[in-house]
Amino acid sequence: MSDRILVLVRHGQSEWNLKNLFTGWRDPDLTEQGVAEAKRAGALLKAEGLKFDVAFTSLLSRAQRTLSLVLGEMGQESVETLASQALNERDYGDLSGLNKDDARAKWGEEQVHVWRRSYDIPPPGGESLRDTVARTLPYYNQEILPRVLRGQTTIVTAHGNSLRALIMVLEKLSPEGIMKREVLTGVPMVYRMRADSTVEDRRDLAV
Ligand SMILES: O=C(O)[C@@H](CO)OP(=O)(O)O
Repeated sequence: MSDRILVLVRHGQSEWNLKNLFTGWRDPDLTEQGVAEAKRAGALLKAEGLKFDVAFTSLLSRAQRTLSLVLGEMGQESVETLASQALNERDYGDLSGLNKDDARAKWGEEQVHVWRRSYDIPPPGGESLRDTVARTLPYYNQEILPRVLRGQTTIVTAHGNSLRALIMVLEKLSPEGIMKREVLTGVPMVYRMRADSTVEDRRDLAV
């Protein structure tokens, strides 16, 4: 019986994470710390002895660069890689580029929290988590899951909210459950899947 392994990794710290700006579909690069986080993720995955058959990422630089740093660290640069907009960060709409503290001062703590973490209330002009699930889930079902179920060891490098969308589905979390779930930069989440596509277990790799 072959293993069915799916690894999810959020990109390392970006310039805009550091500056505390809403990012969404904007395309800042990794910081030096972000580069170190991505390399550390690669080292942790290498220590697990994982050998990837396929990699998925978004169209945004911070996720793509994280993937190449992870694979570089593992000596697996030539892994087949597929990039899709379906894995992009949740679109933050009119909030993109604004400072999160300035937004709290303007609209209030509560409203900003609702925009950031509610399931179905979108920020102005942007996507809710539900909207994000609606575009990531078909891609997961059509492109990612079949590879995992065929026994291909798979890595996905993406974003806080596009990964929360996948985690919600994988772990069968309720809208309340996913609200409280934060995804840390550069911490690989290793899922072992059953043949029926449910999750057998998850381990987070951290030092
Ligand atoms: O700015 C963003 O795009 C995201 C991820 O960094 O922020 P938040 O934590 O508000 O979901």
